[in-house]
Amino acid sequence: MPSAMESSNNSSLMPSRILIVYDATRDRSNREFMRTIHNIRMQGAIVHSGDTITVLGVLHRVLHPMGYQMGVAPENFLGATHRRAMEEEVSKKVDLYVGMLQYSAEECEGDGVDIEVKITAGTPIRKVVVQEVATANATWVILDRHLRKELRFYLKNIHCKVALILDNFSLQILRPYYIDKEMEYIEDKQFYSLSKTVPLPPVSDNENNEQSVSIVSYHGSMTSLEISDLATSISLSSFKSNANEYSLSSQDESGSNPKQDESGNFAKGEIKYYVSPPMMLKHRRKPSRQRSSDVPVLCIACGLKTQVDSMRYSYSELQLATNDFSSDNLLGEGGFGHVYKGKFKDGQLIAAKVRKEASTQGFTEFHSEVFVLSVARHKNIVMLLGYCCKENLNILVYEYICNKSLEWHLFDNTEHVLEWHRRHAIAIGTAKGLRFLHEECRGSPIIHRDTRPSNILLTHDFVPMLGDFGLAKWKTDENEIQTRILGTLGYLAPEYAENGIVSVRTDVYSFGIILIQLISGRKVITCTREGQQPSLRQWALPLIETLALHELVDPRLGESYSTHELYHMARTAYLCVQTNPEMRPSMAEVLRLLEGENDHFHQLTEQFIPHYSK
Ligand SMILES: Nc1ncnc2c1ncn2[C@@H]1O[C@H](COP(=O)(O)OP(=O)(O)OP(=O)(O)O)[C@@H](O)[C@H]1O
Repeated sequence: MPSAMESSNNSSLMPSRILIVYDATRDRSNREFMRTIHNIRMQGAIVHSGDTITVLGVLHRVLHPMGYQMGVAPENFLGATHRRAMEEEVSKKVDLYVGMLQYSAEECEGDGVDIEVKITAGTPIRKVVVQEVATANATWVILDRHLRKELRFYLKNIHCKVALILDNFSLQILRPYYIDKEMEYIEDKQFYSLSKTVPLPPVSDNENNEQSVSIVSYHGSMTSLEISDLATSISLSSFKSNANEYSLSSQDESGSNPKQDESGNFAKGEIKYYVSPPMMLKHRRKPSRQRSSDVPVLCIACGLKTQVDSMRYSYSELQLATNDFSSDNLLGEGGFGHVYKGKFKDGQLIAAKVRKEASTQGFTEFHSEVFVLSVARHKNIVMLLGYCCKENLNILVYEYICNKSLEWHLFDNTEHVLEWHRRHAIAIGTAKGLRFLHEECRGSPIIHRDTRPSNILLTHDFVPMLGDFGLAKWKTDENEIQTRILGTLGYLAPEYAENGIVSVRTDVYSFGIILIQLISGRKVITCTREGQQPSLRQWALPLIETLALHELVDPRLGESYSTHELYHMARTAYLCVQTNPEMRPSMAEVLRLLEGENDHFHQLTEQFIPHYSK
């Protein structure tokens, strides 16, 4: 029966420690660790964000310098050579485990969970385990299958939740609650331990990815020289900063207290333990990454997929992916930087945008932009996968979109005319992306500020993906923002072009211009020998007002368009490009207009008074 302790412990939001306990004298494999930790994560109820998993290996036998195995009973370690042999063996084991746990550490990092390795030399195992569980104040103890012969002892002497790793590395939950009873007294023993946090692969040259080497504990009081020697061989600074020192009185198996004598041998007396409390290991946290093996396909035609992954990339990772930003990989150069195609080791295709103006953009501003964009996840929005900061170089990493831009399909593709049904679907998809940014996404409204055909990328299914958020703004209050005028002529709403006033309605205006382009296949400004033609808007508005839509529509389409859809698109465009921003519909209204919802037409038609009916 669950006890009161269960609920009190479950309701706690404090990070907890999960101990996975192994007999470290046996050989272990990467696969074993990987599968076990994966199963623990999948179990759901055991490990949560902020927790630490400690992989505890209990070493009860080590190799004697003479080549034979010896038990790690204190009496075997009275001489310095013996003791060094044991320390070396423990240290080797720690490094071995750390190496084998790298993959799991990366996986767990996505859940906000750290992995730490602790090897404790001591015997008998069961007493070491019980003592370690108590010291760690663990919430769960997961026992390796080789420890099952002592299950009854563990269940009796450990008060936290207990599970067992089965032969296929799945978990058997033995006790999903705490037991609230007095433990039988088990005397403290003296063990030698060494711990290390499993480091992640380096993520950035400048950013901290501190490796925590945290604990050295020893039986017997060590001289300060010995402690620092031991710590220096690993990391003196982290030893100092992470270790809390506790003095305990302890006894050896015979009930006496060993203490080191002048010759360095152990004698009875005070024992110092250096124990790293759980909270002190919580100093290394990167933005969380999500992983899913079940990611949706982005383009059915070419099977393109995007694995949502790390938010921060190292420069070397991007160098590798883009063949050192080679010119062969250059997708193009926009106003804000060069864009390179790249491929990560796992096959994910990327577009890495190296921003020219990085040096003038503050780190905080860049970061806030990254965070704004990281919440803008929608099927019609190019996904920001991450970023990289190196000195004053800022790089944004987007998913690669496989079938060029709307600009290319509408104006540059001389072989194929973009068909009407595709144009209509692109209008709807883009409107959905903008509606999401303006109204639906977390932290909305986000104002794109540079919506135009070259920033609408397409998949092979002609699904439009709104990209290039270089100018996007997160509108934090209800007021319009006044800002530098950036963006592209021909798409800028008058209030923005003239006074720098940005609101969601400036995006609506740009979208209206795109609608006119989709209908007409014309560029925003056309220069002829005779000079500059009237702007697209100036040309189109009278045609829409007079309902001379056959003159508006792209002649390359011939008769292959839907009059009904053309009418809706033209009407919507007309409303979107109104000079007065108040008169423009919201993106939600735009969608209803495009999809021909009648109610909205009745309300908005009043504003749409064709010239001939005046
Ligand atoms: N995520 C992406 N996937 C595939 N190609 C991309 C991606 N992002 C940009 N590109 C391509 O890289 C090139 C440069 O893009 P970028 O957005 O920098 O330039 P632009 O839109 O032409 O100009 P500006 O930066 O002034 O808006 C374009 O050809 C664009 O289609």
